[in-house]
Amino acid sequence: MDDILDIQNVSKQFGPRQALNQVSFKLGSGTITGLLGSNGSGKSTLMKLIAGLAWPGSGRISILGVPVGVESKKLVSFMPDVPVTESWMNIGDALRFQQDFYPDFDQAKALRMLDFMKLRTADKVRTLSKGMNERLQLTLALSRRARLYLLDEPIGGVDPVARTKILNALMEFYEEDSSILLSTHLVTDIERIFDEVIFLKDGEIVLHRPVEELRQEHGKSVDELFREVFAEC
Ligand SMILES: Nc1ncnc2c1ncn2[C@@H]1O[C@H](COP(=O)(O)OP(=O)(O)OP(=O)(O)O)[C@@H](O)[C@H]1O
Repeated sequence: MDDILDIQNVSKQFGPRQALNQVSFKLGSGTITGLLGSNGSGKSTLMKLIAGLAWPGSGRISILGVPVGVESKKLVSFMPDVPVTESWMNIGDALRFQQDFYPDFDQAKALRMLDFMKLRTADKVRTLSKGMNERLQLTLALSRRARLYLLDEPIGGVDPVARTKILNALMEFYEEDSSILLSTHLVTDIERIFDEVIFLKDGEIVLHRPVEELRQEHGKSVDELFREVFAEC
């Protein structure tokens, strides 16, 4: 299995605050990995470093052997935890904007995803509900032909029906030669889609295992384990 992502001894500090401490892991292709941690555990910081939007204090990150920089950005599609669209846009504008910005944007896939998500190109971005907006942001991120998708809290704050729809879309439109790293602290609803999970606690990895192994070994769901590990957070 080829490594899509390779992270070696990455640390990041904000003033006195150690946001990430000696983080190392690899992700193979064809995997959906949950990056799980409580508030402030360092999930968004790690995603930004992988996306090349911030720099680590120390350590190395590469995507398919390419060190993070201008070239690696062509391999990575990032859905940040804040919308990438502007309020004046309609959904059609958002698609055109994304296509201008990213040559690998697959317009036909985006239109199929919009249909699945029950969104229309004429819809105004400012009139979308939070759940609808998250469906749009996911459509924009997954419609790039990237090798690594970084999805920062794609189901944060949406109702269970919208969550199911978003997760179904992920499974339906995910390309098997790529990998997804998805951060969340809403473990119950989402654990069914993970192949592997990483628990990040106070900026350190405390567990990185295939989900099936965990279930067999501990006889517990990922959510139950998560609650044990993060009980005091
Ligand atoms: N730009 C910044 N300046 C200063 N401190 C920061 C900055 N970004 C993050 N931090 C700090 O780094 C730590 C990790 O933050 P991060 O946003 O990565 O956590 P998170 O796991 O994504 O949290 P959440 O689940 O609440 O989104 C926190 O203590 C946060 O306050």
